[in-house]
Amino acid sequence: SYVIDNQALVTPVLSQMQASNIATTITELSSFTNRFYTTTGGSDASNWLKQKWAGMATGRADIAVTQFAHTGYNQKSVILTITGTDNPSEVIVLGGHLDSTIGNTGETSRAPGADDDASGIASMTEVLRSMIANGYKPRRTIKMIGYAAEEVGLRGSQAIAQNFKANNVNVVGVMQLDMTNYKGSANDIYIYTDYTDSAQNTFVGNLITTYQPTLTIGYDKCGYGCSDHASWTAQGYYASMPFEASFTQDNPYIHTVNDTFANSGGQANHSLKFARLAASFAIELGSDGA
Ligand SMILES: N[C@H](Cc1ccc(I)cc1)C(=O)NO
Ligand SMILES: [Zn+2]
Ligand SMILES: [Zn+2]
Repeated sequence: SYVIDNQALVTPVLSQMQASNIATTITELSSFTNRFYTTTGGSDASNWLKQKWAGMATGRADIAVTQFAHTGYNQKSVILTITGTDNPSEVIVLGGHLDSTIGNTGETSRAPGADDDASGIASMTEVLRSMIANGYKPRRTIKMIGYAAEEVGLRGSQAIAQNFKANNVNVVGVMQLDMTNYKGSANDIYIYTDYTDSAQNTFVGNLITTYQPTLTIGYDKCGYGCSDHASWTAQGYYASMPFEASFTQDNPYIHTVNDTFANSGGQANHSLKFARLAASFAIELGSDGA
């Protein structure tokens, strides 16, 4: 339910999360020449993330990391699963996309994609690290997904959301993290209201006011399916997308060689807000029994 009643489990995980760890992951991911869905870098980045997450999960028998192969291109999506203790059939999804682009992206094209979307992957990774450090075990299942091929039409998330629907996976909530580190606007977190679920968006706002009360909230619309949340909504699942800025003030460097960590401020303080929001979302929902 959307009742916020797991403070004892959420607060310690949030307090341990650090911007410096998010910065490290953004730097690592944006150091691949590019992460385009058809290049060597795109495949290498997928394999790198699988190994990173698997290494972090060492010793946790309830955590598995797999790759989801897509037809027509080599880049695989990465799926980390924390199997729930006593309510595992109900699933929470945190997502971000692995790929990067500068438009027509070839093998040697430089597409760092630091904000779009290394920042989202890095935010999720810090959620994982802190959950493990705190020995947090969810009752429901939590999945963290690095989608392939978002930039070319939400293709990775579309395939995964369709697969989950076809297999009747009971996903109770999805949060998309795409572009979390460029503070382009006055408010801290912008909740996007199109191609998302309004009741879940209200819950997301309440999570921010409860766990990060100093942050301010804005609302906006993309006007189209602007990231992977739209793939889940299309399948009838509840999705939300908290975003870095208002629609007209998003990171102007995206999809260029200049989407660098330095051009996002050289620190990950903005991303930390989204990482903490994602952690509170996953733990509040993940700690509910059947
Ligand atoms: N289309 C999105 C970028 C994007 C998403 C939301 C907003 I507001 C502005 C821009 C993209 O490139 N995702 O990878
Ligand atoms: Zn993009
Ligand atoms: Zn993106």
